[in-house]
Amino acid sequence: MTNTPRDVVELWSVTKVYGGAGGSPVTALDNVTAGFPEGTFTAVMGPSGSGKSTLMHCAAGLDRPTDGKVIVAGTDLGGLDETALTLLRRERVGFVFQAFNLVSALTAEQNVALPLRLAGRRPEPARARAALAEVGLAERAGHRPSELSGGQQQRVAIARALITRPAVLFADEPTGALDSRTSREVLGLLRRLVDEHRQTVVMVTHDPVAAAYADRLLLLADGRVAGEMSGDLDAEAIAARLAHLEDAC
Ligand SMILES: Nc1ncnc2c1ncn2[C@@H]1O[C@H](COP(=O)(O)OP(=O)(O)OP(=O)(O)O)[C@@H](O)[C@H]1O
Repeated sequence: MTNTPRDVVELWSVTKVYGGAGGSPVTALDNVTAGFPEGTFTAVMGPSGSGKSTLMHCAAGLDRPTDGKVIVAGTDLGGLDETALTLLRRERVGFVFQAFNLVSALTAEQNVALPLRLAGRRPEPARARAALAEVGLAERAGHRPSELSGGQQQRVAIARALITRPAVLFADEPTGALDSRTSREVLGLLRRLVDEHRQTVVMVTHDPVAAAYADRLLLLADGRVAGEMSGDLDAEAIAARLAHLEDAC
């Protein structure tokens, strides 16, 4: 019998409708059911406006669906009030964005330790330094963001996202602001976190080369799941599939 990994994030018939009262409503997600298995790397792609960011925001508890159910690490987000949802996001979910969102006045080590301080925990410099070492930046702990390259800043942001040992790491265009060599470094790091630490990663991207680092590709179109690819993902095949979807839109 094969041992199928459990889904760390589950979306059950998730629909998200924006607006309504004033303007005409927009259905950003339309009855989406998807699971993100533990220790896997999923890329989410689709034409502009297909619902990628909305899916990520609903899956991460940053936004609430209009209908359907989101379960993160076994907890149904629909049953949580705002305080409990904030706590779950802080403890169980990590975020990495295109604009690294580091605090410019703080050193790399202080940026990495920030989620622990925000959670009211005692600062643990050794833990922050270990997280920086994990992303290959042990030597840069005392540097401020302006003294680091874009790729290094993104690696600090990844270390910061992982300091709480989240069940899932969401990355929204993490290489959008990086050149191709630095992008490869950051993507290689995400890949290694999945392979060596069984980290679950969900990444929204427009770049087929970035998506090829994932184990699985979830394709969206018009707010619906339009297909999946898995196995040995190839950037050219991904680009072709995406072009086909865009033509159909
Ligand atoms: N706050 C909002 N209010 C109204 N409509 C919204 C809001 N956020 C998103 N939408 C609409 O929902 C749809 C899906 O948007 P979303 O940002 O999820 O798509 P996306 O695939 O991430 O797009 P892109 O690749 O351009 O970033 C779009 O039609 C968008 O205009």
